[in-house]
Amino acid sequence: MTTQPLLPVGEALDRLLALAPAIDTETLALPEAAGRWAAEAIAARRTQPEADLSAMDGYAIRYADLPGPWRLVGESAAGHPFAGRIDSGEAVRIFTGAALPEGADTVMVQEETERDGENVTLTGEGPRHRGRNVRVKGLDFSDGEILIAAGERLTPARVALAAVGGHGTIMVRRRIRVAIAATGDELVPPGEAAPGKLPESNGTMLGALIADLPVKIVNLGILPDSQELLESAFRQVDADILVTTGGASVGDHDLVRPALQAAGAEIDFWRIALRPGKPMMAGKLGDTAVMGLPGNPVSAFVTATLYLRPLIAAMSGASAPVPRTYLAPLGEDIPANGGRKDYLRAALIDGAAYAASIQDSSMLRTLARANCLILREPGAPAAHKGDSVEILPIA
Ligand SMILES: Nc1nc2c(c(=O)[nH]1)N[C@H]1C(S)=C(S)[C@@H](COP(=O)(O)OP(=O)(O)OC[C@H]3O[C@@H](n4cnc5c(N)ncnc54)[C@H](O)[C@@H]3O)O[C@H]1N2
Ligand code: MOO
Repeated sequence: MTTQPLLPVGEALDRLLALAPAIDTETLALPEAAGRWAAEAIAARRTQPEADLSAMDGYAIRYADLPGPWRLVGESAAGHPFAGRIDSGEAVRIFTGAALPEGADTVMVQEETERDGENVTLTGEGPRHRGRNVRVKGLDFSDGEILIAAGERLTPARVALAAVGGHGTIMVRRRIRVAIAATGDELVPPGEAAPGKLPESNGTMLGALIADLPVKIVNLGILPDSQELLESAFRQVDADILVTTGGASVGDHDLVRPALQAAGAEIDFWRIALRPGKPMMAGKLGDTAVMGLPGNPVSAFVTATLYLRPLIAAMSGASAPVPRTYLAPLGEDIPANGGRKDYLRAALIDGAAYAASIQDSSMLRTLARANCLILREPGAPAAHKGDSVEILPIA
């Protein structure tokens, strides 16, 4: 039928990312910004800690005064510093996070001391060096330093870092509106099985697969195998990304591509040297990036993992939108690969990767049992137990 060569997997990703529409920014309070990507570099607006602080509950002293004894002259608690300075032979009761009084340079932990009224004596080993149990000013960062680069994901640790760096809001890209449509006359909604009909599962799977990304999902439900009805549904789409599944191949009822074209879409590529996922297509419908994923559930999962998630991340401002892979030893032999890049459903068990024995792209139970994909380059020779292979963890 078609003699067009299949597009290499990496080239397809580059071309897809080039189809991404520009996404506006918004400024959000930190809890709402979590999970987004920083749209600009975030610099510290303060120094942390802002002064030398105690790391322990105990007594602030001068190291040179060891082994004591000391006379207690006051207290320094977090948020309530000691106002004066200490002289030789003097100690200040101090708590974790409290400012070290002027004149002090070391903190003795209270477990190694005894106190009788104003007298403090050392009972244990005592601090082993000057500065012991003190967090010096600027230990974590100084005012003006870049804490988070543009394009870094706002993980829980990074939103906390932004907060302690003096920020209450962060500029991020707005949520990506993703429309998801299943296609196929055989499909019925989950839970509504009927003879000769197949429960629709791709829409549910894709929604779950991108739920951790900053998206607004518009579920277009099940569209029929009718070019006119598909076309009119596509014309009405109001989203940043339109994702379809099914009808992507070469059969008489594979109408997604002609319907997209009839709706005014430009198809940038169709068919990738990928298994599973060969018939994937991508293009542009007005400003909307369009991805036509194959209907086979595992093919839809793999293409969404390799292409849809990175596209959403890139549109959200990620500087590293592509998931990273790892090396693992094979748990058993695998055969030579064919002409497409293969992503084998596999289980990583005790550090070794085991490919499932049947790799049919319809098999959801096999996919559900897998926790990684083994990547195989086109034409890769047979590989043996213990050989190092590239793997991509999957949820
Ligand atoms: N002559 C050829 N036939 C096929 C080729 C080819 O190159 N030449 N490619 C095969 C490959 S590879 C794939 S992948 C499939 C993909 O085809 P489509 O994208 O057109 O998918 P459908 O035919 O619509 O469906 C395939 C399969 O998946 C089931 N399906 C579809 N949608 C859903 C859904 N939302 N939830 C659950 N299951 C779904 C559908 O019932 C079919 O069983 O084409 C090969 N054929
Ligand atoms: O590419 Mo299909 O996705 O092999 O089953």
